Amino acid sequence: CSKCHLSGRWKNDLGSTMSIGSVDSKGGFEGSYLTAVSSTNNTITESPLAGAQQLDDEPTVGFTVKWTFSKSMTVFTGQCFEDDNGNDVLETMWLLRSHAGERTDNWKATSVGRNIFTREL
Ligand SMILES: O=C(CCCC[C@@H]1SC[C@@H]2NC(=O)N[C@@H]21)Nc1ccc([N+](=O)[O-])cc1
Repeated sequence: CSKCHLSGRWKNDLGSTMSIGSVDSKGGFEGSYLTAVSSTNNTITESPLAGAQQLDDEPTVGFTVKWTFSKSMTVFTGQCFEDDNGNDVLETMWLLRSHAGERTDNWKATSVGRNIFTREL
């Protein structure tokens, strides 16, 4: 099978988990994301994700999570690599957009970070 096909369950360095469904003929996929952390006091609930991967070995990938418990949104992008032990590692960076009450608060509404995912189960 191709190196680093994204379908399956993943866990990142924060302890968040995600499940990616089948990848269609154009590289599209859907799934769900359960974040281990949030900057809201709301109860964390599972959130839908949608994205796409290149259909090559060690593909580039992008996906968006629309949070169900907050008005915010995160886009992840990165690449899946096979490490020296033959395990898949998904290197990503993300932009987290929080909801700004007014445009004057727009400047502080986007944060950036890095997450590394490995396969779970
Ligand atoms: O809390 C949230 C929604 C959850 C974000 C989880 C982030 S996504 C990047 C990173 N990787 C993960 O696995 N988990 C974290 N949104 C939110 C709520 C409030 C505010 N705020 O500014 O008040 C900002 C963002």
